[in-house]
Amino acid sequence: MYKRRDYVELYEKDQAKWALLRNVNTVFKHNTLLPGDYVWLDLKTGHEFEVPIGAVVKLCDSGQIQVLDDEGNEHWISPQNANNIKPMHPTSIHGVEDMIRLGDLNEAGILRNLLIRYREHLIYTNCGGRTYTGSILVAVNPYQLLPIYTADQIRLYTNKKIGEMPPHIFAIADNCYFNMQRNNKDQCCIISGESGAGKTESTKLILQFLAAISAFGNAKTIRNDNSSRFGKYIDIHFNKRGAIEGAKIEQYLLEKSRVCRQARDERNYHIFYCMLKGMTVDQKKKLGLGKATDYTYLTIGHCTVCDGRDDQKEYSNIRSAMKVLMFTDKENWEISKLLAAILHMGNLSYEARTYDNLDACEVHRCPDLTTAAVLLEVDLKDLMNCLTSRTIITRGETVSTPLSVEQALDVRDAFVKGIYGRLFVWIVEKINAAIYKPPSLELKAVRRSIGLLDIFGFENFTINSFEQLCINFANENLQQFFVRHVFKLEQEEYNLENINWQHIEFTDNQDALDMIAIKPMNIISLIDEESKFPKGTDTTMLNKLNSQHKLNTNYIPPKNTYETQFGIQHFAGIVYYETRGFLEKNRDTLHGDIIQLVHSSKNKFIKQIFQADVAMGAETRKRSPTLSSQFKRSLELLMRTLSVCQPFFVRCIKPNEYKKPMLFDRELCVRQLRYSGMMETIRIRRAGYPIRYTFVEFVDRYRVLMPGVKPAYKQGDLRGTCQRIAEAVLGRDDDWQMGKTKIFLKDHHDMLLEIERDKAITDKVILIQKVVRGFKDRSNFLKMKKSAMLIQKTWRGYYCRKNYGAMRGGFSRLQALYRSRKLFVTYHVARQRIKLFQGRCRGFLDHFWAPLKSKENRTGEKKSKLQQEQINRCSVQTSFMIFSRGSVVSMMVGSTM
Ligand SMILES: Nc1ncnc2c1ncn2[C@@H]1O[C@H](COP(=O)(O)OP(=O)(O)OP(=O)(O)O)[C@@H](O)[C@H]1O
Repeated sequence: MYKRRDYVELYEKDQAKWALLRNVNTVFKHNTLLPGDYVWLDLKTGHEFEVPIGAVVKLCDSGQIQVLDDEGNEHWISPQNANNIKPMHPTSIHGVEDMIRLGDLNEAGILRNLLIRYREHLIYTNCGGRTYTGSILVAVNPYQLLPIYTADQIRLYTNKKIGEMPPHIFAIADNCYFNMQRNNKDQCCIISGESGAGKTESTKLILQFLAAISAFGNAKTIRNDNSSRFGKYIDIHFNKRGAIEGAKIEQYLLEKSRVCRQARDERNYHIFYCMLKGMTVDQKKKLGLGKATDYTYLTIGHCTVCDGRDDQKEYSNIRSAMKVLMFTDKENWEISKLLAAILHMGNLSYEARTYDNLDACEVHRCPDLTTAAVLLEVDLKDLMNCLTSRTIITRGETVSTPLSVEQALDVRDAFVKGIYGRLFVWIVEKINAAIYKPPSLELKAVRRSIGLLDIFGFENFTINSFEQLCINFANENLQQFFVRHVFKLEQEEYNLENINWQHIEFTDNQDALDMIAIKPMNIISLIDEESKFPKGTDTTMLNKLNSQHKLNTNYIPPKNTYETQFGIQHFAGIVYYETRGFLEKNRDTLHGDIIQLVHSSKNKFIKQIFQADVAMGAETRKRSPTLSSQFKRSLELLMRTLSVCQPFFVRCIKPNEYKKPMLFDRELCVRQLRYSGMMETIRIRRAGYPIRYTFVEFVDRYRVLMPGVKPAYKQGDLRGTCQRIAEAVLGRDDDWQMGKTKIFLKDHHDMLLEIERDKAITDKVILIQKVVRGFKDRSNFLKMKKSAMLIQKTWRGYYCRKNYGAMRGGFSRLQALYRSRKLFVTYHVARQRIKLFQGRCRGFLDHFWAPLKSKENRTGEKKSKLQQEQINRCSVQTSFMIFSRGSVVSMMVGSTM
């Protein structure tokens, strides 16, 4: 526990830490306040979306407490109002990356967490980290370009788990991809939020190639300068190796009415303004075009420019994107011709006439009319007739009736919307043809996908029409998908698996959805029915809606019989719909005369985009599905696609209505957080078990953590084994649970298990590497040793042999020398001796023979030869006898001979 002196010291050093400790130790334990404490201040204004605001205590020694709130406003709190302030949990002081870690788990806590992060340009916040039922990321629109989307950032987030790095849209993208590969399951990313909240930007950050399509489908609205006026589901296909193979775009309900009408300060579709700014003078001359202010369709909103948007530059971007998407020059020109024709048609002026007491009208002959006819390649007279009269077939007879000015304007607008709508569909198809690769027929070719859903946000304008009903219906569907995934399925599973679980309440929009489109006699089906009914009008439709739904709590009937609007309590608030024009918009059929006109056209392109209508007979056309039923069907298909994917949710939040950076409108944010069910989401995420594995999956994945555990298919008691592993790694008392077929874990358990698994696998890998490397190195070594020995042996043999020869020669020479030397010495000694002996002998003989000789001499000269020989022999024998031990005898004998 910190003492006051410690605080002072700490305050000097680290104010943030000081505040943190003060809050923990003092406020919570003693309920006293000191300057620097963080508190929640409840202003009690009674506003629907007002929540307590964060504040820091400035002074508190004068009886009153002075606080400075998050907005920079000072407040004095008197002791009577002491209840208006409450201590703030430390986690709310500096904020947390994952909102389930918030100590103050209430709207104020969530809002402040987003606010302080937003001020630090941390626009992304997790909500529940990595979960089984899909990660949720909250993204607050920064309305400025932040340096967080660089290539380096992409690299940083690649191959990282959610929670490992700070929250980011890239983490969602990367985890979508990782999950797709690991679980071999399609993924989807549902990006939701109000108009202008940043859905399209988020989508573009995941996918960059949307530039072309967004020019035809986006426009400036009061909420968003680049509002998508259509919904899209982009499915990116990956091959077995995880490489992008292609993609497909599904579009939903383009807001066609925008082509003819825009609210104040809003624009028509960007493409018109881009075209007028970006085309060359020559091209514009060929199409008879001028500047944006010359066209009625482009000036209804009294706004032809859009701040921060360079239409000229955008036009060249669009052209290059279209080139990439394989639009030919001819096709581009044909598109421009139709767009120009639309603008010219918008400038037509009508004059009221009366023929046979019938309201009629005439189109002024003007250059716009002629140019429109030229561009559409139709006969001028046919065009005029088509725009001012209607052919009716009664009792087999064809009758032409004139149209009043209002009717004629409606016909013209319907034609123009028909052209633009079909053109848009054609462009989407063309893009799909360029980016879509049909799946290979090979059985082995598995293809996985990641879908990105960027659908129009919830809308509530001053006047809402049929389009808003469809848009809000789509949003109800998405909210139900979210609710189902995050709350219903989750809690159902806990019950089914017998998990010890405290039910969490949530707002379910199923009732509203049932009323709009699911239950019999729902609003959409009633509108549809009335649209097909020949005498049906907007009023009869409203009456039917009233009588059918007036008792439904989600339906708000008109206050009196003159009122033409009804309300629906949507999950995001009440929206009142103006019913005038509902049926016409829903029918969305073009009159036979117009189809006939298109059929007569020489312009192949317009014929192509109207192909299906021309091919249909008049009767089939009448029975063709209405807009709402088409929309409902495509939404059902979308929901079916989403339901088989593992979802990720990106909840985009719009911080202010002024499209300004660093401006955080608390009430606006609370409203968005509240209706998106963020509060309950965090609560369920915190209490729940986001990670779950079947026993088989768990044993197979984590048996590596317990030596000796066999694979799941060899286990007799899977549940027991699973429990043993979990107890050993996570501890017996931690908050994980065993269900009937699955084990339920918290996020941190999964993290721990994964880390341990990584470690164990790394150890095993190192062991295998060690053994393999040892084996490899040993065998290499042995081989090298053997080779070295062979080389050594051969070399040594060779060397020794070579040495031996030389040595032998040397030795022989030495021997010879030695021997010769020895013999020489012996010989010399012997010779000396012999010489000595000879000398002696001779001396002796001389001495001995001298008397004999003289006797001989005396006896005569006739001494026989025999006698001489005897004398010699006697001399030799004597020598022999003396030297018979020496080997040199013979030599000596020889030498003496
Ligand atoms: N991450 C971001 N970084 C910078 N600016 C952003 C970001 N997200 C949104 N914005 C800004 O907010 C504007 C509106 O965003 P965006 O068009 O994505 O809204 P939206 O939710 O798709 O709206 P709508 O439903 O009307 O199409 C963008 O034009 C851009 O200026």
